[in-house]
Amino acid sequence: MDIFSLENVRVRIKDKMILDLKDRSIHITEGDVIGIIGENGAGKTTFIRVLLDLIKFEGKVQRNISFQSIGVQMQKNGFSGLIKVYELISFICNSSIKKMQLMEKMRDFQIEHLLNKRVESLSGGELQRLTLFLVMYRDPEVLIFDEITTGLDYQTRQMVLSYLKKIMHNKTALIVTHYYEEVEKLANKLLILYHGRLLDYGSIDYLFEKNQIFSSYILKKDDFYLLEKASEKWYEIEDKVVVINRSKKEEEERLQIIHKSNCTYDYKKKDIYSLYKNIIEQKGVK
Ligand SMILES: Nc1ncnc2c1ncn2[C@@H]1O[C@H](COP(=O)(O)OP(=O)(O)OP(=O)(O)O)[C@@H](O)[C@H]1O
Repeated sequence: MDIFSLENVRVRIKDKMILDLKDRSIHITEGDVIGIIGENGAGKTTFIRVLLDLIKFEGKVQRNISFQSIGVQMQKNGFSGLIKVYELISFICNSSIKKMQLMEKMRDFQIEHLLNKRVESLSGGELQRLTLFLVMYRDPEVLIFDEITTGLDYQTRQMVLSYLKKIMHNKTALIVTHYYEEVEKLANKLLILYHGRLLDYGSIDYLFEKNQIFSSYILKKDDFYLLEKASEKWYEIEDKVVVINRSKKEEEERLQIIHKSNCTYDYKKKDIYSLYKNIIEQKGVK
Protein backbone atom coordinates (compact mmCIF):
# COMPACT_ATOMS: atom_id res chain seq x y z
CA MET A 1 0.00 0.00 0.00
CA ASP A 2 1.21 3.51 -0.80
CA ILE A 3 1.71 5.60 2.32
CA PHE A 4 2.40 8.72 0.29
CA SER A 5 2.10 9.39 -3.40
CA LEU A 6 3.18 12.60 -5.08
CA GLU A 7 2.47 13.85 -8.57
CA ASN A 8 3.88 16.86 -10.40
CA VAL A 9 4.93 18.49 -7.15
CA ARG A 10 6.57 21.91 -7.28
CA VAL A 11 7.39 24.41 -4.56
CA ARG A 12 7.90 28.02 -5.48
CA ILE A 13 8.88 30.74 -3.08
CA LYS A 14 8.30 34.14 -4.62
CA ASP A 15 9.67 33.48 -8.12
CA LYS A 16 12.20 30.87 -7.14
CA MET A 17 11.47 27.18 -7.74
CA ILE A 18 12.98 25.42 -4.73
CA LEU A 19 11.60 21.95 -5.47
CA ASP A 20 10.57 20.53 -8.80
CA LEU A 21 9.65 16.88 -9.05
CA LYS A 22 8.49 17.57 -12.63
CA ASP A 23 6.17 15.02 -14.12
CA ARG A 24 7.54 12.16 -12.04
CA SER A 25 5.20 10.49 -9.63
CA ILE A 26 6.68 9.21 -6.42
CA HIS A 27 5.21 6.36 -4.48
CA ILE A 28 6.32 5.65 -0.94
CA THR A 29 5.13 2.23 0.00
CA GLU A 30 4.63 0.57 3.37
CA GLY A 31 7.97 -0.80 4.63
CA ASP A 32 10.13 1.45 2.42
CA VAL A 33 13.18 3.02 4.00
CA ILE A 34 14.09 5.93 1.78
CA GLY A 35 17.42 7.72 1.87
CA ILE A 36 17.08 11.32 0.68
CA ILE A 37 20.38 12.76 -0.52
CA GLY A 38 21.65 15.90 -2.23
CA GLU A 39 23.95 18.80 -1.52
CA ASN A 40 23.14 21.69 0.83
CA GLY A 41 20.09 23.54 -0.45
CA ALA A 42 19.06 20.67 -2.78
CA GLY A 43 15.49 20.67 -1.42
CA LYS A 44 15.58 17.70 0.97
CA THR A 45 13.89 19.43 3.92
CA THR A 46 11.42 21.07 1.52
CA PHE A 47 10.45 17.59 0.27
CA ILE A 48 9.75 16.49 3.87
CA ARG A 49 7.77 19.67 4.51
CA VAL A 50 5.62 18.90 1.47
CA LEU A 51 4.88 15.41 2.81
CA LEU A 52 3.88 16.90 6.15
CA ASP A 53 1.85 19.70 4.56
CA LEU A 54 4.05 22.32 6.18
CA ILE A 55 4.64 24.31 3.00
CA LYS A 56 2.51 25.46 0.07
CA PHE A 57 3.02 23.41 -3.07
CA GLU A 58 1.61 22.84 -6.54
CA GLY A 59 0.66 19.33 -7.66
CA LYS A 60 -0.90 16.47 -5.78
CA VAL A 61 0.11 14.67 -2.59
CA GLN A 62 -1.93 11.79 -1.32
CA ARG A 63 -1.40 10.61 2.26
CA ASN A 64 -2.92 7.32 3.34
CA ILE A 65 -1.94 7.87 6.94
CA SER A 66 -2.90 10.28 9.69
CA PHE A 67 -0.40 12.87 10.86
CA GLN A 68 -0.57 11.31 14.37
CA SER A 69 0.93 8.12 12.96
CA ILE A 70 4.06 9.92 11.77
CA GLY A 71 7.05 10.43 14.09
CA VAL A 72 9.18 13.33 12.94
CA GLN A 73 12.59 14.69 13.87
CA MET A 74 13.33 17.95 12.07
CA GLN A 75 16.71 19.69 11.78
CA LYS A 76 15.51 22.53 13.98
CA ASN A 77 13.67 21.01 16.92
CA GLY A 78 12.65 24.29 18.56
CA PHE A 79 13.06 23.05 22.18
CA SER A 80 14.26 25.63 24.63
CA GLY A 81 17.65 24.57 25.98
CA LEU A 82 16.72 25.83 29.44
CA ILE A 83 13.87 23.39 29.95
CA LYS A 84 14.59 20.21 31.93
CA VAL A 85 14.33 16.85 30.21
CA TYR A 86 11.39 15.65 32.37
CA GLU A 87 9.52 18.93 31.66
CA LEU A 88 10.02 18.48 27.93
CA ILE A 89 8.87 14.86 28.08
CA SER A 90 5.74 15.68 30.09
CA PHE A 91 4.97 18.57 27.74
CA ILE A 92 5.29 16.47 24.58
CA CYS A 93 4.18 13.01 25.64
CA ASN A 94 0.49 12.47 25.57
CA SER A 95 -1.02 11.92 29.03
CA SER A 96 -2.99 8.96 27.67
CA ILE A 97 0.25 6.98 27.58
CA LYS A 98 0.77 5.05 30.79
CA LYS A 99 3.68 6.12 32.97
CA MET A 100 4.98 2.54 33.08
CA GLN A 101 5.15 2.42 29.28
CA LEU A 102 6.97 5.73 29.17
CA MET A 103 9.50 4.55 31.77
CA GLU A 104 10.09 1.39 29.77
CA LYS A 105 10.72 3.38 26.58
CA MET A 106 13.05 5.73 28.50
CA ARG A 107 15.07 2.72 29.57
CA ASP A 108 15.22 1.49 25.95
CA PHE A 109 16.75 4.81 24.91
CA GLN A 110 18.91 5.08 28.04
CA ILE A 111 17.61 8.49 29.04
CA GLU A 112 16.02 7.85 32.45
CA HIS A 113 19.11 9.18 34.26
CA LEU A 114 18.91 12.46 32.29
CA LEU A 115 15.47 13.57 33.51
CA ASN A 116 16.71 16.31 35.83
CA LYS A 117 19.23 17.75 33.38
CA ARG A 118 18.61 20.83 31.28
CA VAL A 119 18.32 20.09 27.56
CA GLU A 120 21.21 22.47 26.79
CA SER A 121 23.54 20.48 29.04
CA LEU A 122 23.07 17.18 27.18
CA SER A 123 25.87 15.80 25.03
CA GLY A 124 25.22 15.29 21.28
CA GLY A 125 24.55 11.57 21.79
CA GLU A 126 22.27 12.15 24.79
CA LEU A 127 20.28 14.78 22.91
CA GLN A 128 19.80 12.47 19.94
CA ARG A 129 18.72 9.59 22.22
CA LEU A 130 16.17 11.97 23.77
CA THR A 131 15.06 13.02 20.27
CA LEU A 132 14.67 9.39 19.20
CA PHE A 133 12.67 8.69 22.36
CA LEU A 134 10.37 11.67 21.60
CA VAL A 135 9.86 10.43 18.04
CA MET A 136 9.28 6.83 19.10
CA TYR A 137 7.34 6.92 22.37
CA ARG A 138 3.98 6.54 20.57
CA ASP A 139 5.36 3.85 18.29
CA PRO A 140 4.45 5.71 15.06
CA GLU A 141 4.03 3.78 11.81
CA VAL A 142 6.09 6.19 9.75
CA LEU A 143 9.38 7.76 10.82
CA ILE A 144 11.00 10.85 9.38
CA PHE A 145 14.54 11.88 10.30
CA ASP A 146 16.12 15.05 8.95
CA GLU A 147 19.89 14.83 9.49
CA ILE A 148 19.64 13.11 12.86
CA THR A 149 23.36 12.34 13.00
CA THR A 150 24.76 15.64 11.70
CA GLY A 151 27.34 17.11 14.05
CA LEU A 152 27.90 13.90 16.03
CA ASP A 153 31.35 12.38 16.40
CA TYR A 154 32.04 9.04 14.73
CA GLN A 155 31.36 6.86 17.75
CA THR A 156 28.15 8.64 18.75
CA ARG A 157 26.96 8.49 15.14
CA GLN A 158 27.53 4.72 15.11
CA MET A 159 25.54 4.44 18.34
CA VAL A 160 22.63 6.50 16.95
CA LEU A 161 22.78 4.44 13.75
CA SER A 162 22.45 1.20 15.64
CA TYR A 163 19.42 2.64 17.50
CA LEU A 164 17.94 3.66 14.16
CA LYS A 165 18.49 0.22 12.71
CA LYS A 166 16.72 -1.36 15.67
CA ILE A 167 13.71 0.95 15.70
CA MET A 168 13.22 0.97 11.94
CA HIS A 169 12.47 -2.70 11.82
CA ASN A 170 9.08 -3.12 10.08
CA LYS A 171 8.59 0.64 9.75
CA THR A 172 8.29 2.97 6.82
CA ALA A 173 10.98 5.61 7.12
CA LEU A 174 12.50 8.61 5.36
CA ILE A 175 16.03 9.62 6.25
CA VAL A 176 17.56 12.86 5.06
CA THR A 177 21.31 12.56 5.34
CA HIS A 178 24.69 13.74 4.09
CA TYR A 179 26.27 10.43 5.11
CA TYR A 180 26.13 7.88 2.30
CA GLU A 181 27.07 5.14 4.73
CA GLU A 182 23.72 5.67 6.50
CA VAL A 183 21.86 5.06 3.28
CA GLU A 184 23.95 1.93 2.66
CA LYS A 185 23.16 0.61 6.12
CA LEU A 186 19.49 1.53 6.40
CA ALA A 187 17.72 2.28 3.13
CA ASN A 188 16.18 0.21 0.33
CA LYS A 189 15.22 3.19 -1.85
CA LEU A 190 16.97 6.40 -2.78
CA LEU A 191 15.68 9.84 -3.69
CA ILE A 192 18.30 12.15 -5.19
CA LEU A 193 17.82 15.89 -5.40
CA TYR A 194 20.03 18.49 -7.04
CA HIS A 195 19.28 22.23 -6.83
CA GLY A 196 15.62 21.44 -6.21
CA ARG A 197 15.44 19.02 -9.15
CA LEU A 198 14.64 15.36 -8.79
CA LEU A 199 17.53 13.45 -10.35
CA ASP A 200 16.24 9.98 -9.66
CA TYR A 201 14.09 7.91 -7.36
CA GLY A 202 13.87 4.17 -7.05
CA SER A 203 15.05 1.02 -5.36
CA ILE A 204 18.77 1.06 -4.64
CA ASP A 205 19.29 -2.29 -6.38
CA TYR A 206 17.50 -1.00 -9.46
CA LEU A 207 19.52 2.24 -9.53
CA PHE A 208 22.81 0.34 -9.31
CA GLU A 209 21.69 -1.89 -12.16
CA LYS A 210 20.41 1.00 -14.28
CA ASN A 211 23.71 2.87 -13.81
CA GLN A 212 25.76 -0.25 -14.48
CA ILE A 213 27.66 -0.10 -11.23
CA PHE A 214 28.60 -3.58 -10.13
CA SER A 215 31.10 -2.73 -7.39
CA SER A 216 33.96 -0.37 -6.53
CA TYR A 217 37.60 -0.69 -5.52
CA ILE A 218 39.09 2.07 -3.42
CA LEU A 219 42.87 2.44 -3.75
CA LYS A 220 45.46 4.85 -2.47
CA LYS A 221 46.17 7.54 -5.08
CA ASP A 222 49.78 6.36 -5.31
CA ASP A 223 48.62 2.88 -6.32
CA PHE A 224 46.14 3.95 -8.97
CA TYR A 225 48.72 3.69 -11.76
CA LEU A 226 48.25 -0.10 -11.47
CA LEU A 227 44.65 0.10 -12.67
CA GLU A 228 44.75 3.30 -14.69
CA LYS A 229 44.93 1.57 -18.08
CA ALA A 230 42.33 -1.00 -17.10
CA SER A 231 39.87 1.56 -15.76
CA GLU A 232 37.22 3.41 -17.65
CA LYS A 233 35.28 4.92 -14.79
CA TRP A 234 37.03 6.31 -11.75
CA TYR A 235 37.14 9.41 -9.54
CA GLU A 236 39.32 10.88 -6.83
CA ILE A 237 38.20 11.43 -3.28
CA GLU A 238 40.73 12.94 -0.87
CA ASP A 239 43.88 10.77 -1.05
CA LYS A 240 42.04 7.83 -2.63
CA VAL A 241 40.86 6.80 -6.08
CA VAL A 242 37.57 4.95 -6.50
CA VAL A 243 37.44 2.63 -9.48
CA ILE A 244 33.98 1.56 -10.62
CA ASN A 245 33.55 -1.96 -11.92
CA ARG A 246 30.76 -2.26 -14.48
CA SER A 247 30.53 -6.05 -14.30
CA LYS A 248 31.70 -9.15 -12.45
CA LYS A 249 34.22 -9.69 -15.27
CA GLU A 250 35.77 -6.24 -14.76
CA GLU A 251 35.82 -6.79 -11.01
CA GLU A 252 37.74 -10.06 -11.44
CA GLU A 253 40.21 -8.71 -14.00
CA ARG A 254 41.12 -5.77 -11.78
CA LEU A 255 41.36 -7.93 -8.71
CA GLN A 256 44.02 -10.02 -10.45
CA ILE A 257 46.06 -6.89 -11.15
CA ILE A 258 45.62 -5.69 -7.56
CA HIS A 259 46.64 -9.07 -6.15
CA LYS A 260 49.76 -9.24 -8.28
CA SER A 261 50.98 -5.96 -6.84
CA ASN A 262 50.01 -6.67 -3.24
CA CYS A 263 48.68 -3.15 -2.77
CA THR A 264 46.04 -2.48 -0.13
CA TYR A 265 42.50 -1.68 -1.23
CA ASP A 266 38.90 -1.53 -0.06
CA TYR A 267 36.04 -3.19 -1.84
CA LYS A 268 32.45 -1.94 -1.82
CA LYS A 269 29.56 -3.77 -3.32
CA LYS A 270 27.04 -0.93 -3.09
CA ASP A 271 28.84 2.37 -2.89
CA ILE A 272 26.14 5.07 -2.77
CA TYR A 273 28.65 7.85 -3.41
CA SER A 274 29.74 6.17 -6.67
CA LEU A 275 26.09 5.90 -7.65
CA TYR A 276 25.46 9.57 -6.80
CA LYS A 277 28.54 10.74 -8.75
CA ASN A 278 27.53 8.64 -11.74
CA ILE A 279 23.96 9.97 -11.79
CA ILE A 280 25.16 13.57 -11.46
CA GLU A 281 27.52 13.03 -14.42
CA GLN A 282 24.93 11.25 -16.55
CA LYS A 283 22.41 14.03 -16.07
CA GLY A 284 25.10 16.53 -16.99
CA VAL A 285 24.40 18.74 -14.01
CA LYS A 286 28.01 19.08 -12.86
N1 LIG B 1 11.04 29.69 3.53
C1 LIG B 1 11.95 29.85 2.59
N2 LIG B 1 12.13 31.04 1.97
C2 LIG B 1 13.04 31.20 0.98
N3 LIG B 1 13.86 30.21 0.55
C3 LIG B 1 13.73 29.01 1.15
C4 LIG B 1 12.78 28.75 2.19
N4 LIG B 1 12.89 27.45 2.57
C5 LIG B 1 13.88 26.94 1.82
N5 LIG B 1 14.37 27.85 0.97
C6 LIG B 1 15.46 27.65 -0.01
O1 LIG B 1 15.15 26.49 -0.74
C7 LIG B 1 16.31 25.73 -1.02
C8 LIG B 1 16.13 24.31 -0.49
O2 LIG B 1 16.14 24.34 0.94
P1 LIG B 1 16.09 23.02 1.81
O3 LIG B 1 16.14 23.41 3.24
O4 LIG B 1 14.96 22.18 1.36
O5 LIG B 1 17.46 22.33 1.37
P2 LIG B 1 18.21 21.04 1.99
O6 LIG B 1 18.52 20.13 0.84
O7 LIG B 1 17.40 20.47 3.11
O8 LIG B 1 19.55 21.71 2.50
P3 LIG B 1 20.55 21.33 3.73
O9 LIG B 1 21.29 20.09 3.34
O10 LIG B 1 21.46 22.53 3.77
O11 LIG B 1 19.72 21.19 4.97
C9 LIG B 1 17.46 26.47 -0.38
O12 LIG B 1 18.08 27.26 -1.37
C10 LIG B 1 16.79 27.35 0.66
O13 LIG B 1 17.51 28.52 0.89
